[in-house]
Amino acid sequence: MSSESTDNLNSYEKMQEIADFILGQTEIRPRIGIICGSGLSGIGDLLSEKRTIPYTEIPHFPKCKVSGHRGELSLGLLEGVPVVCFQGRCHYYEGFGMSEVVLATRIMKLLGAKIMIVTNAAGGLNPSMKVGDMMIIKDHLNFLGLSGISPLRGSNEDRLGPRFPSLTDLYDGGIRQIARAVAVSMNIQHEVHEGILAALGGPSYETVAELKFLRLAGVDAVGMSTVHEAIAARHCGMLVFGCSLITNECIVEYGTNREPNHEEVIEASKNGANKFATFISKLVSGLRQQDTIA
Ligand SMILES: O=P(O)(O)O[C@@H]1C[C@H](O)[C@@H](CO)O1
Ligand code: HPA
Repeated sequence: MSSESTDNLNSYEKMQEIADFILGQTEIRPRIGIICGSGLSGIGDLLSEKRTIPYTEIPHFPKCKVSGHRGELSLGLLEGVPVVCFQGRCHYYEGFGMSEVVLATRIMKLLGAKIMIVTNAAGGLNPSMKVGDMMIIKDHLNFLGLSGISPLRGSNEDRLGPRFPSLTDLYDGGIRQIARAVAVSMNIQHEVHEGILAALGGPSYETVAELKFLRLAGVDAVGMSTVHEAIAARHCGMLVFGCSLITNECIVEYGTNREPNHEEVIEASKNGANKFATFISKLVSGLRQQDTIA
């Protein structure tokens, strides 16, 4: 299996080689890095002065294969701000090692990004959330991390960040405030929630008992990605904004004859993609106006 983990991308020199290759393809010097979740690659279509590079052309870059992920990155201007947009991510459940899962995050740092915007498709567990709503991530519960599966496991690369980083206020409060204001300006504040994302290993969806447990623990939405990238971004000193598109309602009762599936996730993200992309681009505009990316 070509996507099987080699987990050998912890080498700073290899990451620098990748970053140098990308910088050699464009004049754009990104201040913000964006990771697009399932079905959300359309954010990259909003870029002007765009240069797109398929992951297959980038040395050492892992090739993700999940449907809904394009497998390319685009550099360009979003609302006049230089950004790099990763249209496709590698998931741990695909067999990638953590150094591959967070490679895009570390590369955006080496490209010069100060802020990471990380997005995903997620199941809505809080009953107030409907399919098509968004959730600004306030904090996370990382079930892999709690058991020691971390992108920071292994010898620490001091050129990236410290051995023992704090994750307090991981999802930047100032950026969340700007995002809430954007929701009001778009008159979608009733569809934009703020809450706790639980990260599970996947690729199976959750059992009813697991979901009941997670709800008792204060979880609002569930996903299979994002938190590892957020940890790696904090480790290397970037500010983090996370946002989920709610693509399915979690099934919390037995015998309903309903069950989650990836086709439903992709369909819902297709339907919500335009609004989601507009929300993210207005957020980038807000960050520029507040000089957060200076
Ligand atoms: O890449 P994300 O986290 O958006 O993708 C979600 C999680 C699984 O890959 C898939 C489940 O339907 O969508
Ligand atoms: N559970 C976990 N991950 C997901 C879901 C879900 O219901 N929907 C999209 N990603």
